[in-house]
Amino acid sequence: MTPDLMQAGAERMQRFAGVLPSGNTASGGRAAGFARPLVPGEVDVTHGRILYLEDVHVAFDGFKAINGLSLDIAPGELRCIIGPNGAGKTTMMDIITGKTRPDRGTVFFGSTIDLLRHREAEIATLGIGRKFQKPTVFERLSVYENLELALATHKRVWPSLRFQPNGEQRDRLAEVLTTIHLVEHVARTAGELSHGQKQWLEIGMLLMQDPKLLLLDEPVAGMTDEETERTAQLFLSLKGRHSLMVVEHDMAFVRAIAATVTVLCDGAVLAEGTLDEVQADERVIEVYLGR
Ligand SMILES: Nc1ncnc2c1ncn2[C@@H]1O[C@H](COP(=O)(O)OP(=O)(O)OP(=O)(O)O)[C@@H](O)[C@H]1O
Repeated sequence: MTPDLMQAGAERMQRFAGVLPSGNTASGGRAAGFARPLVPGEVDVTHGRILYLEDVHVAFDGFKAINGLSLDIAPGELRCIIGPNGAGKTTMMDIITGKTRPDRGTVFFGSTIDLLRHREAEIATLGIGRKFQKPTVFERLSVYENLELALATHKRVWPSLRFQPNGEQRDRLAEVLTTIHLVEHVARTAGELSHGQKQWLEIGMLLMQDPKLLLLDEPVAGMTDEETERTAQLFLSLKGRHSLMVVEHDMAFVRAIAATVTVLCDGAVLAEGTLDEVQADERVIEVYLGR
């Protein structure tokens, strides 16, 4: 990251210093990023940010979908993004993952990786995993085979179905199965799972690729209350080791998981803080929560 970028980010952090909750660091957030030794292949988070967006703009046929968006996420942080329909949440994720090119702005992964210089397929291999709203698991394969396939695809083994995980990879698979609460369902085909279990399996498939940053779009939509609660536990168990950006409309779920909530509106950040803080913000009530 250039000194200019660092300066701009530092200034923005200062601006939010009054509203950022202390939980931001307690969650393994900003403080955890500083002074972390850099291992080859790891993302450089020595400046305390895993993701950094500065003054990003995108227009579709003249319509400004993203309009001066600036945002940063700390290593290990779990950030919730809320906002009305059309606020630009999906477009923001499309920009981070290289699906949409901004007209201008800065998008960095860690301090050194300029995401705008990478194609979508490359970004996936850099350590950014994305989960869309609908689960896209392989229905006819077992839970185990789905996870195995995710690993094989990541390792670019071809043909993937002939891939045999080594001991370390089998351990990782077992660990992920426990994390996503599917140990007892390992031999079932994905098609037999409930909606919530399919969502967990897809998250597990992303975890097999050990992403540094996970982008999750409305992960609890369509889940039962019990599944939603278990998903909250799952996400809380992931933060610290992974950074998570979760777009969600379910406020009870947001309350359960997020230390910091960012409210997007008209393609820019309208407010940022704890859920209580943003819920008390008159502008947020007017455009989103009060309706
Ligand atoms: N490819 C596109 N072409 C034209 N307009 C687009 C395109 N993608 C998004 N938009 C518009 O940009 C705005 C932001 O859309 P986006 O899907 O990012 O919002 P969102 O916050 O994710 O909304 P929702 O909560 O409904 O999913 C919307 O007005 C949308 O119609």
